[in-house]
Amino acid sequence: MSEVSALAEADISFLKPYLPPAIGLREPQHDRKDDSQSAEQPPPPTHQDESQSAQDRPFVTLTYASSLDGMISLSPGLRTTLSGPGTKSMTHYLRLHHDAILIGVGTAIPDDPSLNCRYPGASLETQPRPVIVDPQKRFHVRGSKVAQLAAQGEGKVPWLLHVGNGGGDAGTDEAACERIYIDVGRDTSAPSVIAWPLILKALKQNGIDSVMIEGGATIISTLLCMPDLVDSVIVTVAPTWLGQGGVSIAPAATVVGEERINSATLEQTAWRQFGADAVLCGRSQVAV
Ligand SMILES: NC(=O)C1=CN([C@@H]2O[C@H](COP(=O)(O)OP(=O)(O)OC[C@H]3O[C@@H](n4cnc5c(N)ncnc54)[C@H](O)[C@@H]3O)[C@@H](O)[C@H]2O)C=CC1
Ligand SMILES: Nc1nc(O)c(N)c(N[C@@H]2O[C@H](COP(=O)(O)O)[C@@H](O)[C@H]2O)n1
Repeated sequence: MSEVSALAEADISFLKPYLPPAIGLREPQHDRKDDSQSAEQPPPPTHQDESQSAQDRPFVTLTYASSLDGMISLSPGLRTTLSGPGTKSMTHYLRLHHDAILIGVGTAIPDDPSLNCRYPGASLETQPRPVIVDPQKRFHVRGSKVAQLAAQGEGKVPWLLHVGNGGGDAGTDEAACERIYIDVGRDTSAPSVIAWPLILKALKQNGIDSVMIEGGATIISTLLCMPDLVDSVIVTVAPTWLGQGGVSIAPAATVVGEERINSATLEQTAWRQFGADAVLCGRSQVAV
């Protein structure tokens, strides 16, 4: 039996205002659960404004699972399960509604994730594109789970984002992935860092209209400080503490003048319980 089950109508209604605008097009209608629970709906947050479609980037959802002490894994590189069955199903529902799932190579190497959508009714056509930010080609895609699933027709072929112009070696992994090279220019003090607007622009140019960014800590913490690049934030909070030494989500400190201020804040928030976990949805508050 699949570990992922269809969400109840009330859960779907809760998530809907935070999903990319194409919501509805991929909904498998046949296997939603009935829901007798009369969920109190939060006021629907306003959708991203119309000008979004003219933007140079996809709709961006940040999503991850956290412990009560703000940790996402027990120690660096240790795959840690935080989501329970309900929030796991929710994550797969979110995957169903995005064109791509993006993670960093710091997650891809230790987690060897599947990065496909196992929601009931998902087809190859509706699978999200797995995208791994791997500036210096550290990820060995051949033999990885994501490549195996693509070969079996249970997921799409992953895209690897690298720094450079694509010249040079054609490796042995070529059939298992597609590589997208992003030129960061020579005049940079951090030649392996790709500016996020460039990453998102590259995705958009390759036909991605919505991307679900799942981690890890470096990527989520960085993007929380770039609210104008983020449309929705969906956080699973598991009722557990991972303890010191874990990997935490911690955006860089923000100092204005000599004063410390909050680094990132959500607005238009809504909470709902999925099994033992709580789910927080919100929109990044852009400073005015
Ligand atoms: N609980 C959860 O929801 C999740 C937990 N995790 C955990 O997070 C941990 C991994 O976190 P991190 O080590 O921070 O890895 P990460 O997945 O954030 O990857 C960081 C790496 O990605 C590349 N990268 C990121 N931004 C880049 C940019 N702008 N330009 C170029 N390259 C860039 C760099 O090589 C960087 O070292 C793992 O333990 C994993 O299990 C990961 C995802 C979700
Ligand atoms: N939502 C969520 N809850 C957890 O407890 C997690 N550990 C993660 N991790 C992320 O999901 C990826 C694994 O995906 P597959 O199940 O292998 O498809 C992992 O790489 C993290 O990005 N997420």
